[in-house]
Amino acid sequence: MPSPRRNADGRPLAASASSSSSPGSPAHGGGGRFEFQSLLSSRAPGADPTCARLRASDSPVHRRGSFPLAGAGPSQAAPAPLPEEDRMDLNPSFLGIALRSLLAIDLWLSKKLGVCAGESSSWGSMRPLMKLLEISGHGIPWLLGTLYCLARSDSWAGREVLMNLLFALLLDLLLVALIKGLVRRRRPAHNQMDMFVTLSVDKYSFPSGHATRAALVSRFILNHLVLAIPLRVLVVLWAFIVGFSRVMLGRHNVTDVAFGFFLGYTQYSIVDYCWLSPHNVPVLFVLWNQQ
Ligand SMILES: CC(C)=CCC/C(C)=C/CC/C(C)=C/CC/C(C)=C/COP(=O)(O)O
Repeated sequence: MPSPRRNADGRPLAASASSSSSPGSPAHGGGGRFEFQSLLSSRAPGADPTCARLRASDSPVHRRGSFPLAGAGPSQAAPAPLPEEDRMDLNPSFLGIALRSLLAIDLWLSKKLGVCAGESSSWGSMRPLMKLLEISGHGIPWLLGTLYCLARSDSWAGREVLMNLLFALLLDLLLVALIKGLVRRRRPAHNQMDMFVTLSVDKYSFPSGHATRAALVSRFILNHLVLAIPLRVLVVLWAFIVGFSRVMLGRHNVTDVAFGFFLGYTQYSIVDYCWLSPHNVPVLFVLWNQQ
């Protein structure tokens, strides 16, 4: 015969936690409802979304008035199907697994590369240089610089190029804001939000607006300015360094920047396709001439 369980003094336990929940005991409460409800009430209201769901009036307990597992005989109705969000996907698609793995690698790599995320980070002393790169790819200097050059330009060819650069920058702001607002991916947890002049959607990180702008502007410059080879190499390098600095600063995950480069590159193709000129939008250039 098994000996009774004893406490620290060696005295037998009158009612242990395990025996108190045996069927028929007060804690079990006929069908287990008492124990189930005491479990629920031991949590702070709203502390756990799972609890919240169990407490809800449409939970199996409330609906049928008894704990669904204990004492459920064949006469009792089968448990109601779980809501969609509670079902476990036992057969995730290959695409789902691939995406989740990519996301995990992305988060891990981005955290590892975020070496300038704070002053106390391993490369924290490089932070001022990274912030300088941040300003070099910010929307405000590019917009103001383009407007200034447009106002000073005295050739038609120059104006046409600058008008299209302005259109490209505005299109970029619009598309990035739209995608950020739709995707709503939070910036990495290690990011310090100390960027200068941001829009409300800039609390989101996908895609990186700096990466789109760097790719767009560098492709624009390479196609419309006659530059010596070393300068062309510098322009491409600048774009890549701006993108990489976003991850080092902890502002973005790697996929935000990678997609940003892709988007910026594609945006240039759109701008090139819709190229504004006195031939297709004469009104724009006539208005400008009248000023
Ligand atoms: C001057 C003209 C013609 C129009 C102004 C349009 C406008 C709303 C400009 C806002 C520029 C601005 C504040 C851009 C935000 C740039 C930024 C902080 C992007 C975030 O980059 P990310 O790489 O961190 O995603």
